[in-house]
Amino acid sequence: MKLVLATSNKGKVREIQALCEDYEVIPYSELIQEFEIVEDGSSFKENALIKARAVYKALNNEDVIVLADDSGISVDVLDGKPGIYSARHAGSDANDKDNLYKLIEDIKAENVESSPAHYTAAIAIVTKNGEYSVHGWMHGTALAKAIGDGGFGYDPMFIPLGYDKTLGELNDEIKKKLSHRAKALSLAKKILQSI
Ligand SMILES: O=c1nc[nH]c2c1ncn2[C@H]1C[C@H](O)[C@@H](COP(=O)(O)OP(=O)(O)OP(=O)(O)O)O1
Ligand SMILES: [Mg+2]
Repeated sequence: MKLVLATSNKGKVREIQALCEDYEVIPYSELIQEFEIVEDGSSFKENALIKARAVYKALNNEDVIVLADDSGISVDVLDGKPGIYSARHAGSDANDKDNLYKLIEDIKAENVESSPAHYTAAIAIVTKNGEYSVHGWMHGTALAKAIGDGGFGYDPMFIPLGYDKTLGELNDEIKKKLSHRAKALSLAKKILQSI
């Protein structure tokens, strides 16, 4: 089965391809010109659906199956921020490093070295026969420092529950077993098997 990913994030593409070995997973940019999708929903689920619908419509081929991921990190000491705004935490043009170091500064400003935190992923699937959405979570600790350069995004500051190293230091196989994205995708695969 061919799945078209409605994402411009290369880290997500890499992880979703590694988690969906039985599928042919291609980013939509291999089929059409990338375009800006305004993520103005009020939840991870709404934003995942917005992205999947936008790409489904732009592809103009009713037989495609489009999958989108909307995700982010929520830090307890920051009352759950940045949450759905994780990609724009350091501003609308921010890159991963800007966002990472802004979040580190925000945690430091609370006069703590770390805080409980979790990642959320909403996966949306859009097909000619309907729309579906599922979620997954990964709990752990957000540190006020970055260690390692594995993963992407906020991974160098995140220690998953039960470990003592960040996702920047741990190998990809561990994240593949534990991640919010892996958990949501395992539910998404059940939906894909039934459509
Ligand atoms: O496993 C993860 N490891 C580290 N960081 C992560 C992860 N999962 C989400 N994140 C961060 C990256 C970005 O700051 C935001 C997602 O924002 P989000 O809008 O869903 O993705 P995006 O704009 O990078 O790509 P796109 O919208 O094209 O899928 O959360
Ligand atoms: Mg985005």
